[in-house]
Amino acid sequence: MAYEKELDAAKKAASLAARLCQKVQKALLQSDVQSKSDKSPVTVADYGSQAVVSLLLQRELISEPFSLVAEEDSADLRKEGSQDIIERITKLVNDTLATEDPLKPIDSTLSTDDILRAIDCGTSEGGPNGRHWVLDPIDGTKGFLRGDQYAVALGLLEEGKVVLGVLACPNLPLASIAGNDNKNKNSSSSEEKGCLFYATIGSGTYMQPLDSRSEPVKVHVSSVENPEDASFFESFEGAHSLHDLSSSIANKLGVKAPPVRIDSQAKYGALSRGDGAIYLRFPHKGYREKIWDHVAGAIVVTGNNNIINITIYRICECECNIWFCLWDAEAGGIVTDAGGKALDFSKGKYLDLDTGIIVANEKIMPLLLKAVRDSIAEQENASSL
Ligand SMILES: Nc1ncnc2c1ncn2[C@@H]1O[C@H](COP(=O)(O)O)[C@@H](OP(=O)(O)O)[C@H]1O
Ligand SMILES: [Mg+2]
Ligand SMILES: [Mg+2]
Ligand SMILES: [Mg+2]
Repeated sequence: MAYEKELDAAKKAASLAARLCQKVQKALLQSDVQSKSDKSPVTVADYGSQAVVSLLLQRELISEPFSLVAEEDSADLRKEGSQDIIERITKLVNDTLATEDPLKPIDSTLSTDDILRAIDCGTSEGGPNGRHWVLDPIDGTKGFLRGDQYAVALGLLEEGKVVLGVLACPNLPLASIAGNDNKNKNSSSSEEKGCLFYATIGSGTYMQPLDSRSEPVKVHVSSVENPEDASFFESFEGAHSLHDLSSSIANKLGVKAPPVRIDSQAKYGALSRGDGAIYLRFPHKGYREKIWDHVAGAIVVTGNNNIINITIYRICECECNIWFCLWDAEAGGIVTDAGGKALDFSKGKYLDLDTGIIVANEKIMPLLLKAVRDSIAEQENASSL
């Protein structure tokens, strides 16, 4: 299998980083004294997770050049007054790495400088040439703080295309979340939780328990053809996506189920196993999407059809405005911007998008594109009045 060595390293790195995050989230939720506005737990977990992934990938893929585009950098940690927080991160990273293989003797304890350097390995700019790892050490920081969904999201770009993705979702139930109410989807409950999703180009998407207690299973997106039977996912945070616009699109499609609002790229993971059929993400004007918020999720949900070329033909210029879409896709989901264009991860840290990001299976996508176009046009007309 292509990228086998890289996938093993990525799964190990994301799982270990997730273990670090789980430890911090548990302490955070148990602490009565933690004030809601205190962001330090998430800060410690964010940096700690980034350091673990950076160190693990470099150690496991020692003979390869290493480039990492990651969300965090150490600038704030190097400011005066941050010594205490760096020491907390360093201890957490050392403790986490020591759990990797309890029988293996620990070579040496990492210093605060080692940790800062590991974090700063993530300052690559990415781009269209060569290989770049892409990391969101905690995606869904707001969910993490609430005790809800979050993900460690790690992907690999080769010549600007996503070739591998791993999503560790510590709070996502192993069983489908379809049909539960929104509260259950986001909050902790007693059911078994912790999913690791992964995909490499041409090999499909798999899911296994985060603690590896059972074998991976191949997953598929929903095969629902009638949008009336589909349910759609969107951000929990209204500030991250226009819920009104999603609701207008869902109405046009005839979707009956209420929106499923969850944090982070756990949405892509849940969609990849068919828990829902549509993902709608429409940031407020001016927001620029970052590649680490979508690289891993995009390949996980597209599975074995990562190379998607979509041609949209307008076959009728009259009022009925029928569009015909043709994609070069085998199976799995389709991820595009609001105009139907495949996401381009080759432009550096940012995605250059038309309005938003949408995901659906190939049966629903043509209808979805039309509903998106019509809803956006209506919204523009209303605001110009
Ligand atoms: N105003 C905004 N609009 C859209 N996305 C935003 C946003 N502010 C932050 N985000 C991004 O939304 C991500 C979370 O996605 P979701 O809404 O699906 O949970 C955040 O990732 P981080 O939590 O890693 O910072 C952040 O990058
Ligand atoms: Mg993120
Ligand atoms: Mg993040
Ligand atoms: Mg962030």
